[in-house]
Amino acid sequence: MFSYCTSFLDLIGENYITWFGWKPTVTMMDPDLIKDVFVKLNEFPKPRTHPMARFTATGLLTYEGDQWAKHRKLINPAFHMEKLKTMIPIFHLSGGEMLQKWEKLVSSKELCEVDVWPYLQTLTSDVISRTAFGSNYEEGIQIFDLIGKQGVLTMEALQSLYIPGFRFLPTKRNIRMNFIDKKVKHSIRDGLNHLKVVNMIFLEVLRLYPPVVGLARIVDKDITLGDFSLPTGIQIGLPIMLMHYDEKTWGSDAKKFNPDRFSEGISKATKNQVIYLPFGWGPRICVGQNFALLEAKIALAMILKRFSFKLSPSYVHAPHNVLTLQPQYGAHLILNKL
Ligand code: HEM
Repeated sequence: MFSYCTSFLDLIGENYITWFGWKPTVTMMDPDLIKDVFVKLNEFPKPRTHPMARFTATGLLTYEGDQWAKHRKLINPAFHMEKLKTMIPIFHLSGGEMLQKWEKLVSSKELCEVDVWPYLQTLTSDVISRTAFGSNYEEGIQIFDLIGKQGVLTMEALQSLYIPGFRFLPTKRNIRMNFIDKKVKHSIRDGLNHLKVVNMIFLEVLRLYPPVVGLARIVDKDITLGDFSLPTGIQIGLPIMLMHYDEKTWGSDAKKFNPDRFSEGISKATKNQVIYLPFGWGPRICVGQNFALLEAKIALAMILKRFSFKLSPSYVHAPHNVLTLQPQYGAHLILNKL
């Protein structure tokens, strides 16, 4: 059932046993078993590798058992889409600061080569620190200002005599409230829900270059998964990246960049199997996935408004895994200010 291996790549498509971090590890790629692994096993090996791990020495990522369940319950509401939409001004502010720096670099010339990788990393940490700790909260955040004004008008309306249907009359206050409501909704919706193709592109990028290339679980009590009887202490490896390149699932163009495969959503592209895992799956699925995708959409929309760009000839395609998957020699673009 298991094949003992020395070569990783020979074993694509099989469940196999190997050694990882000096622990016996069963690596699984069978979608039915993987579902079971995610549901039945919650304990991670340490240390954790995650794009956000540098911000959280301890926290949800590192908790287990009851402590994890308690914190996950507490944190979930903070990541609901409605809540995330209120963070858009912060994403916007941080994106604007990044673009100002790019504009300074490009100002003297028409075309300019920039390694955007460090800027994108700073953007991520900036957004996290602003959303998590509220620094610079007051600066130029027009939407918060509008929401504040709307709050005052709402309070005024609540304090006045209630007359059924009054809110539909074109009074000065009602007109103002409707105007603000439309403006806030319009800004928040910033066309982001309609960026279907951009979404398909992000999904495809995360398939080919998942920042977390593999996940693992520890068997904390003897367990049977499918035909496997696994003893306590063994580690289960889930090679996300290999699964994302598996031709059995993705077809003969598995190695090609083809966002169209996601044109009808993830379930259609995966035929409802648990094989697309950039954000994990099951109870410990990434709590920040909507946050990350929204931030990326806003950043890209802002960049495209101010710059056109193409890949620089000096870019070397060398994705490498240093805890997370990264471009080894940076991401060099030729920027052109619009
Ligand atoms: C492209 C960006 C991101 C990727 C690819 C990613 C990927 C993942 C993956 C694969 C897991 C599951 C780990 C496992 O099952 O072992 C995870 C969990 C987690 N992610 Fe993300 N993540 C991203 C962004 C974020 C952001 C922006 C945040 C927070 C703002 C975040 C917070 C978390 C937390 C707290 C967990 C642990 C959830 C739990 O244990 O219940 N992630 N992430």
